[in-house]
Amino acid sequence: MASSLTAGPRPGIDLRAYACGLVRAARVAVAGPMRMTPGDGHRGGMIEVHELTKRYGDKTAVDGLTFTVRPGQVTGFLGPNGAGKTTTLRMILGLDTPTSGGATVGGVRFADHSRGLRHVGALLDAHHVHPGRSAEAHLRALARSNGIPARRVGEVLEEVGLTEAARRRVGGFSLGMKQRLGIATALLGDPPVLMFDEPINGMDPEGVMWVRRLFRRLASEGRTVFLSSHLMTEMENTADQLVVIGRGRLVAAEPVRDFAARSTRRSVLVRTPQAAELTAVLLAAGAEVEPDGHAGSEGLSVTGLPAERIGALAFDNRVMLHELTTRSASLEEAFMELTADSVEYLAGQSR
Ligand SMILES: Nc1ncnc2c1ncn2[C@@H]1O[C@H](COP(=O)(O)OP(=O)(O)OP(=O)(O)O)[C@@H](O)[C@H]1O
Repeated sequence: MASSLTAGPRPGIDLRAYACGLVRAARVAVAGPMRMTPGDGHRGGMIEVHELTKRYGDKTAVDGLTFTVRPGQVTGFLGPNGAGKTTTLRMILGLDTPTSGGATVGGVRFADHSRGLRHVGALLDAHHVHPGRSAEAHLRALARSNGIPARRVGEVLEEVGLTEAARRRVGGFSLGMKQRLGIATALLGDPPVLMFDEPINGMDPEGVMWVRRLFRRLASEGRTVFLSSHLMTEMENTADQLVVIGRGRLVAAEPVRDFAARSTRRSVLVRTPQAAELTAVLLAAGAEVEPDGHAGSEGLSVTGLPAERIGALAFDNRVMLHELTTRSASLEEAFMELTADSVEYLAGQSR
């Protein structure tokens, strides 16, 4: 593991695209189909982040992060606003220099890939496309300057559903369409590693379904798919693995189901036509009881007592029950709970 990444442009990066502001961080792979054998594919696509740290003055944006992102899976990169996700992605891509630590893609620092653009496609900011250009012209320029065959432009436009809008100026695109164009840009070079920063932002429900299917397919082709979000719900149905950070620090790196299971909060949903009576009994037994809005006027959400004990107390007190269900916290709740101490801004107040 190299200890640091150096700043500045890398060999193989389209400097004109950078200079013109055509892309901020969408580094696309050079032409040719992805070549992945079972052996080198897994090596080629692994993202390894080691003790990665970034300080801006006395502000530590990323704090000793170590994690691995594997090929063949969708990995969600989750954290509240300001947690350090974008900064981390930028350091993996060599766009920012770490204060210490480092990151490699396929065992090599991104900067040291002799043909770096062949390896990683990334979308960091969908707005960074020249508004006066058409989607097609934008992609053509990138394809030309990166030695990618022109036919890829039509292929990726079709892939993201922008064929009809290909000749329209990007300035008139909705955010969802810009996201699609950013995804097309990342796919242009058919890279084995894909990184997206908040790709679902601004997409309508149909777009969200589409992008989920796309990410899953890209992962099933053996690619590494790493996407950031500040919303757990976005990852719940998309990701296999999670890397969760808060205030620049690692909170969890594990399969989605393990993350959900780690949540300590369990509650019991009780439905009873004698809600007031049962509430008094449960409070006296030391439970916490709240009305459960989703279960109507009969619904109570009880924490602090197991379902068996609640059932026994109801029986002893001649309270009729219509439902008694143990519930694990939702993934969103698990996420909120685990990152509660690391949220940078609460109700607009800096902590
Ligand atoms: N260039 C910079 N100079 C100073 N502080 C910065 C800079 N870039 C990021 N930061 C700070 O570093 C922290 C992490 O920011 P970052 O954008 O990486 O978070 P994020 O998890 O991507 O947040 P969001 O979900 O809101 O995009 C924030 O407190 C941010 O204000």
